[in-house]
Amino acid sequence: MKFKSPPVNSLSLDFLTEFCISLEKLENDRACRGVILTSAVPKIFSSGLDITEMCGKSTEHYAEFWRAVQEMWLRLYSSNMVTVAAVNGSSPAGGCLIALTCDYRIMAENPKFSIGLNEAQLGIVAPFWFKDTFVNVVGHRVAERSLQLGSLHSAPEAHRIGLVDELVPEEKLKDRATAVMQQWLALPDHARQLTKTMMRKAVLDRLVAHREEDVQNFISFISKESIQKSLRMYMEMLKKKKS
Ligand SMILES: CC/C=C\C/C=C\C/C=C\CC/C=C/CC(=O)SCCNC(=O)CCNC(=O)[C@H](O)C(C)(C)COP(=O)(O)OP(=O)(O)OC[C@H]1O[C@@H](n2cnc3c(N)ncnc32)[C@H](O)[C@@H]1OP(=O)(O)O
Repeated sequence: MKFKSPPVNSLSLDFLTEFCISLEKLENDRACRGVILTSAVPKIFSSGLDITEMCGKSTEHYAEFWRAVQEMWLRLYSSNMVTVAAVNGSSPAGGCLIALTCDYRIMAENPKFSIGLNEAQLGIVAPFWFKDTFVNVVGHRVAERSLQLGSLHSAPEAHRIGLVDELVPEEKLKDRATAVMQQWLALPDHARQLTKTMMRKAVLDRLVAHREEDVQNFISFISKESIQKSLRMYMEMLKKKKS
């Protein structure tokens, strides 16, 4: 599955809706046992959640948007398919979450590409299920430091801390992702799927049990004037960076 939402593959409500529909189609296709996620946009895997969806909108919109973010994560983290992220560009915040949610991550070894949960840098907080997914990949200590600092890690650093499983030259990313997929698909599906469920169930169940509470937390947090101001300033900073 190739993300193609220029300029930076931001995770808008439309993007998330289409992503879930595509994933569901593949999930229901008995001939499809695995999916490789990558980007058709040069140098960017995904810029994370679309900040404009979280700025100056109604409470109803925030609820709809957040439910779509939850849905994307629940579907991908619980997928029966083998999921491989071929990270061919930068991947902050929600983009990093997508990669973390897969079974295996391969990143292009370009030191200019960065990845991480940088929410703290925007003055916002990664929700508990972003944090849980991160902890399950890199461990508690690395996750705690990285989350508090809102670190964006260069590709070599991301590999060193275990955020990505391997680095390959950009031109070899597709072939390597295909080889990894074949390796994972060589196992019987039922054994792999049951093992995946066993490893992820507690974290999935936690969001399922607190889904509506999480939506309300998001709304009250994002609606605060101080948070709205931080997001506006961050967007302005992104725009100024260009000029
Ligand atoms: C106690 C707490 C209790 C409860 C908490 C409850 C809930 C939690 C609450 C909130 C959590 C919300 C979680 C959010 C997670 C996220 O994903 S936030 C998004 C974070 N993303 C980023 O920080 C990335 C920002 N972008 C960049 O760094 C760069 O754009 C990037 C490196 C991706 C690409 O750089 P470059 O190629 O130079 O492109 P530009 O910077 O020029 O960007 C091109 C245009 O795209 C616009 N843009 C970039 N990123 C976004 C984005 N994420 N959303 C919307 N728009 C984006 C950028 O402004 C440019 O627009 P322009 O062309 O100027 O119009």
